[in-house]
Amino acid sequence: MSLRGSGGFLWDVTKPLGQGATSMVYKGRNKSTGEEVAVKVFSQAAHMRPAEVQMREFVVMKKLTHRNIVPLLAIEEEQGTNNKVIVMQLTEHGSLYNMLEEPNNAYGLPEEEFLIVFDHVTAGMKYMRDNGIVHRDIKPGNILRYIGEDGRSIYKLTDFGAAKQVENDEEQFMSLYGTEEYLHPDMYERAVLRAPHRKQFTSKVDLWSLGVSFFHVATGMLPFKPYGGRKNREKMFEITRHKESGMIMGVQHTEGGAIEWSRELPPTCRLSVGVKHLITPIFARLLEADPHKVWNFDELFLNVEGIIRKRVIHVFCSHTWRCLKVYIDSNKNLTNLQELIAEQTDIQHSDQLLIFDGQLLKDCVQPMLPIHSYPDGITANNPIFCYNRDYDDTNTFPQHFIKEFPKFHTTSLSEDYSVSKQCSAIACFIKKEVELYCLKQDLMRRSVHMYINEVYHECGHLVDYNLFLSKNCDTTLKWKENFIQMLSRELRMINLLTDTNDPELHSICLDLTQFYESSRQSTDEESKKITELSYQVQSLLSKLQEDQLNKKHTAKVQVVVEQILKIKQQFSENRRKTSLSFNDEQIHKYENDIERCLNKVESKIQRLDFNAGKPESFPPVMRSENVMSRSRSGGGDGIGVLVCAVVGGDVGGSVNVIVDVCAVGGGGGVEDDFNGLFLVLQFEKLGQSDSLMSQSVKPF
Ligand SMILES: Nc1ncnc2c1ncn2[C@@H]1O[C@H](COP(=O)(O)OP(=O)(O)OP(=O)(O)O)[C@@H](O)[C@H]1O
Repeated sequence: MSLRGSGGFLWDVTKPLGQGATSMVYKGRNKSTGEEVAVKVFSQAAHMRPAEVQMREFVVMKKLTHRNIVPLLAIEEEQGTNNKVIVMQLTEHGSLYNMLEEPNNAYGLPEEEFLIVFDHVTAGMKYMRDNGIVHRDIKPGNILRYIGEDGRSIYKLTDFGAAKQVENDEEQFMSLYGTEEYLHPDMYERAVLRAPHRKQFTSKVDLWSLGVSFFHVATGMLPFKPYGGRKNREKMFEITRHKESGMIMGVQHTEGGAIEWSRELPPTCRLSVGVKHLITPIFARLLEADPHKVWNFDELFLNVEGIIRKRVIHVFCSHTWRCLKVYIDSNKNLTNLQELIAEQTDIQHSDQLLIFDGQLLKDCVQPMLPIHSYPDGITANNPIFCYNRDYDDTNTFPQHFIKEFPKFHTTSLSEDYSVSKQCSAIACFIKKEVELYCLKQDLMRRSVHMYINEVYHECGHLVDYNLFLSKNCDTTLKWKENFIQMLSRELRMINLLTDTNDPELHSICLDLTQFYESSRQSTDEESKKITELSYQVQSLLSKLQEDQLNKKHTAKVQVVVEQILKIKQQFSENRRKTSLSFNDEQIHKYENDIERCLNKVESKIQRLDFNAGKPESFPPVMRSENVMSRSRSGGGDGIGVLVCAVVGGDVGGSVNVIVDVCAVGGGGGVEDDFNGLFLVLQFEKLGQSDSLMSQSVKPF
């Protein structure tokens, strides 16, 4: 420990919290209260700056007091040097940059955390703007994470060394600040390319930096990347300056190669479709170099507030096997929710069957009441289940985007570290995919349960109705029988009286007798069908049992991922050494066998066989076409058709079950009700399997 101090504070210079271009930041303590603080000590180069530039950071920090801005505690003089130091609140959880360096966040922060960043950083920016301050060095490294008393993150802006007081958004300035990757193209041109133009800048340069920073936090990557990175400056400028409006990504993958443009977030981004839908237009308007098209601050604040105020409704869509997050204003109602579900699923409002906690959603919420009155219990693990009444046989299972592990070439210790870092990121990504897969598997099972319960419930109604109809039919049949007998007697009488054996009368008599017989038969058959159906439903319900294996798969993947992270940690330490001892080198080589671990992860993924969900890879399912067509033409209270997918199953390879349920409720008249009720249940048991496709299907 090596202590330095000022009048009121002490700090240990052996353990810096962070380092910037102009300073080192250390953990320290208040000498009288013992309170932990962060102390920013400026480098020699920083002291060479003009006095008013050095003072600017102090002046700005003194002025700002906001929950999303790191608070200034004191400005002190270091004993011995008399250099000024800044004493700030300690935010021990690092910067957003540090978070993005963690393998777990290599493809962006989790959605909930991203939205907190979005909210807090914008709130900090709004406060600064209200106080006439431009930051001019917005980047993840200058956004610190503090953990509040409730355990939730609070993000705070820091580093006001480049900040400037302005009168309004349009006030122009010429001084250059910022960090290359996050710089507005005009500033980049002057500061990095040293182009001799005399363009003026406005506070809107912060909007561009904010756009790049948010993109980085959402995806783990920078939006604009020339081949070769930072060094390829001309290309970087070309990408940002000449990109089309609306493009939010431009990457050059090969030397001198074409730029791959995109208006969408990359496929590795783990944010939900719901939130992507909302933030992509914001990125497009922030990453805009044309001053006439870029947003102003008010538009940004309004849009971000609009997103943050929304409520998230979790929905599981069984026929596409997707967990949806529907962002909706809490004053909207069920109809609006269904419209938003339709946008994400292509299941039309009228075809949606929504079930929550085993009940039809419309029965457990007031359809006309606003969303904020909905139960809090709608979560990712307990979502609303959405079924398609008009199942049209076109399953669109989501594709899983998994990068390949890079290979080790062992050219240098730092190269090895870089490869192990990429491998760790991919392994963590796979772990999340496995967790999501297990959640979906569980939801699928529950979805089938609920659907069958619903069908069972409907069947119950229909059975009751059937009984009621049977009774009515019996009465009607008796009437009919009497009527026919009466009619026959009448006919005989007429025959006797007229003494003519009229063939027309004979034929009427016969028709009536046949009608009577066939009516009786069809009633008996339908009653039998309904009884069989009840048995089938009951046997299906008893066979669908909870699978506790999911936890096992996640734990297995977790172990392998931890091994990979440990190796990465070791390689990170090796990288800092100039050379390795003989023993360390042997261990390094052995650890290079990280591929062993990678193979394990890969084989687990193959066993999960994400793409087995694609429609063509499902074994053929038994289907009664006439039932399906009748369901579609059926009447109002039909309960739709569901053909659903994998339920249960050990990834290690015991049993996967495919359930195909087609249930159809009846529509209009008596005949429809009898004939339109059908349930086709099919279980296919697959033996030990790595792939659904590779197995022969044994009928259950
Ligand atoms: N209050 C704090 N608590 C904990 N760590 C901090 C604090 N302030 C700064 N740090 C750490 O120190 C690093 C450098 O701080 P800062 O960005 O203020 O320095 P700088 O020299 O102005 O950097 P830059 O290169 O951005 O100009 C931050 O990225 C962060 O990791």
